[in-house]
Amino acid sequence: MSYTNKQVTDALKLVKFPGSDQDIISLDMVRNMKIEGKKIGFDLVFQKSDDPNIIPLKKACVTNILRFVDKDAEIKGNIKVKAVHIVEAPSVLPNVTNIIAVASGKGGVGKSTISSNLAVALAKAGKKVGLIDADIYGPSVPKMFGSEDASPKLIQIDGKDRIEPHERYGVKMLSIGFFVDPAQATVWRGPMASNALKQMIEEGNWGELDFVLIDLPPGTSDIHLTLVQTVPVTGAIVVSTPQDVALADAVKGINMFEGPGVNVPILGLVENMAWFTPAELPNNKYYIFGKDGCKKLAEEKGVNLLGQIPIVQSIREGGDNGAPAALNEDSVTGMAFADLASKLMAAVEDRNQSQDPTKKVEMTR
Ligand SMILES: Nc1ncnc2c1ncn2[C@@H]1O[C@H](COP(=O)(O)OP(=O)(O)OP(=O)(O)O)[C@@H](O)[C@H]1O
Repeated sequence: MSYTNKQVTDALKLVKFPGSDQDIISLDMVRNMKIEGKKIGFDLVFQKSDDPNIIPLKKACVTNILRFVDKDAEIKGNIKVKAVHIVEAPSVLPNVTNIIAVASGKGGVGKSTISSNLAVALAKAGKKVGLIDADIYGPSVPKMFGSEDASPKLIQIDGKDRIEPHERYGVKMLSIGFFVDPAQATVWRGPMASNALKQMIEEGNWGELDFVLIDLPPGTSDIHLTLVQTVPVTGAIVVSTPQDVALADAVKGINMFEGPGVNVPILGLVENMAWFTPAELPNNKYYIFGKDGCKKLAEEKGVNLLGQIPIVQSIREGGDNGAPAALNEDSVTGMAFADLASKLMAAVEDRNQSQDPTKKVEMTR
């Protein structure tokens, strides 16, 4: 026999936060509850790691569970205290209006292709745009912009070293690929990769920008955490193919951004490789990776579908030749990226009007 979630929640509802008439359940301090047989465990989340109420509240939780659920319940040692310390006052990128994370659950779904083309399409729409390639496992932005040989200069501003971003097609960019041999990038794990991202953000001479897009590695990693701890991210875009295995990973990405302690709004999903139309059969659509997978996921999760981009030879060629397809505004693909950019701008505007600015997050345990 196992206790129910309700039994435990009811017992914890009787624990009031000192000095307040609210209980720890209403204050959303109890998370990740796990009940297995007699074993009960959960996270008790505080705003600060030095909150003086940590010990008394932990004790009160144990007492109430033993008293109101079962005196034999195994609760001692199973409450994990966590602290979410939200730091105000963003001091980096003060002149950048919107910081957009571009993420994907699975690798190879076209995240860098979408980031590069979106950056170009936003620039074509008259916006000041920056692009940071933080994809440590495959920094492909330099190749997609034909800028593999660029080596951004170090300049001094007010006595501080600054990295001058490389500029191409109206987009200012920095990539991990500018600083390491792409063939060796995979050895840049953990702290080194996180430091590289921090440096590109904090030391880049970005100036005034309407948007900076940050092309993240696939999956969820320390780099994602570094990002939300370094700057207040306005919102995230999740790129996926319509295939089930890719969608399952996209959900993990959505949950990470929307999760407690991160709270970065999802601006929308982009379905890439949505279908294929052969040149000789222009009216046929072949749904190679399945049909409308992202569209359905967006409906399910209540988030925007920003666009569906088909598999097009010129998109792949543009990536390989260093000239993103979005440069060609009159082509069908150019128009698709222009539409994606305008949907993104609308989603950002909507987000900025309806929600408070994101706060930079510092997580401590
Ligand atoms: N819509 C598309 N049509 C044709 N080719 C595409 C399309 N999207 C991406 N590609 C191609 O698929 C390959 C993978 O794309 P890309 O490098 O953008 O993926 P990614 O998700 O960023 O990968 P990574 O796992 O390295 O982060 C590239 O060769 C790219 O040109």
